[in-house]
Amino acid sequence: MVAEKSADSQNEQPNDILISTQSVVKDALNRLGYPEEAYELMKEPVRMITVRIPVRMDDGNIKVFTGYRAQHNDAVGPTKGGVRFHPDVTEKEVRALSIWMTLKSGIVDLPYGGGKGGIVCDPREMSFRELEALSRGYVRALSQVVGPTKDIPAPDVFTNSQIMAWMMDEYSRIDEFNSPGFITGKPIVLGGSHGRESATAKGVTICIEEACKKRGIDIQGARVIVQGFGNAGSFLAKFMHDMGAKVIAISDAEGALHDPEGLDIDYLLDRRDSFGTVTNLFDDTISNEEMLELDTDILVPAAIENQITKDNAHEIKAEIVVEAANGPTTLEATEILTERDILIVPDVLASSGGVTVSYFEWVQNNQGFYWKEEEVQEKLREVLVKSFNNVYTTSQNRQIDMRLAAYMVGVRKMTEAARFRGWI
Ligand SMILES: NC(=O)C1=CN([C@@H]2O[C@H](COP(=O)(O)OP(=O)(O)OC[C@H]3O[C@@H](n4cnc5c(N)ncnc54)[C@H](O)[C@@H]3O)[C@@H](O)[C@H]2O)C=CC1
Ligand SMILES: O=C(O)CCC(=O)C(=O)O
Repeated sequence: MVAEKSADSQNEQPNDILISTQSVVKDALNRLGYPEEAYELMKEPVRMITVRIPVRMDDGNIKVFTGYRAQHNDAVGPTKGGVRFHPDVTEKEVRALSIWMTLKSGIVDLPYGGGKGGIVCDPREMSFRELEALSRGYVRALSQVVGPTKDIPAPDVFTNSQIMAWMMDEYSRIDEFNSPGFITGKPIVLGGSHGRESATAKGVTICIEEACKKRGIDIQGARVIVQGFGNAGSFLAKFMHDMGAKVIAISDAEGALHDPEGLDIDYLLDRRDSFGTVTNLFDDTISNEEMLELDTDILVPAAIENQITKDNAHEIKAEIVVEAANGPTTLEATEILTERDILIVPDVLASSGGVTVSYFEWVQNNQGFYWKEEEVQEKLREVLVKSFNNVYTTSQNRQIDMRLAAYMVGVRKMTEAARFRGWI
């Protein structure tokens, strides 16, 4: 008799991020000696919500958008994670992204579980008014299940502080209470934190510094490639440039720019649009695929998933790959890069600066007392240096790659919390 496929494997794709996340979670829990029940609880979000959001478009027609919110696990505390607006958003992707948020909060030791949301839309083709209506509609549709002590959204791909402001305003109206702690990544005047906008890139920078120390690379003069020139990628390119590194290539969804002598990052920052696109202003571009294979010391994927796969992993020349994006390297590629002695600093560690400063923002909102930029930066550095070294030491002691080590560190807090609650 032929065995029936499981619900998961029916939809399995070669680079399926949910399946690969589940397999590393399972491995991590096994190595820590947790029972099968822990995996059963961890492998999927405890709550997955699909909403339909009608929006009157500028041409007078109504368009109905699909949105998702995954609440992975609330054993530790409220769920937390960004909302992305992108045409390729899928339910499965949001489920995987919510698991990664639980791992990130575990790694940097925040009192949260993971959450993630997304709306299938292309904000690059929508007006300001349409985007506002969509953002408010998403909050109305979810208002019963989100909130400052339940599930706290934040920015992600193609969402920003303006969208967070509309969402916060909508939630506050429904709640009849000014609720800045409902969402993070807000403008400073609405209770946003200093340092949140650049926090993801700052966390990545700290991870690069620590990884360079381990590999004996001097950042001064080191060659860096950054894929993606949005929130994470553009600040990162700027920080690397200001530290004396040579940013030899950057890219966006349209293509890539390359100059072996180093790009003029300040000029590119000045010219990019609000969606992180700048390469369309130049004739002399290369493709994202070509860029990833260029000779470099440090490669930072800071755009989307599945960029380094088994098909190009053998061609990657970097000595260190630091994942600012969520899920840019497949598991097969992770194995190939590790065999080639390329150090991969995984997404769940490298990109955790964003949620760390989001937590600081939420703490400031709850206490109603706000910190100076230096205080935020100091606390962020302390958290990231400690977390990097915790994961690195685990990987060295157990002779495993940093992704599996990060998962081992990340799953522990949620699993212990679920045990104390009597859930497993
Ligand atoms: N914004 C944040 O606080 C955090 C973001 N991340 C992750 O970082 C990555 C980037 O997010 P953000 O910078 O916030 O988004 P963003 O919307 O600000 O920028 C996205 C960038 O990626 C580029 N891009 C889009 N599709 C692409 C493609 N097919 N090929 C190459 N480039 C492409 C865009 O042109 C843009 O430059 C995502 O994986 C996100 O989940 C992770 C942690 C926190
Ligand atoms: O700032 C946050 O709460 C979450 C950021 C996020 O979505 C991520 O780290 O992927």
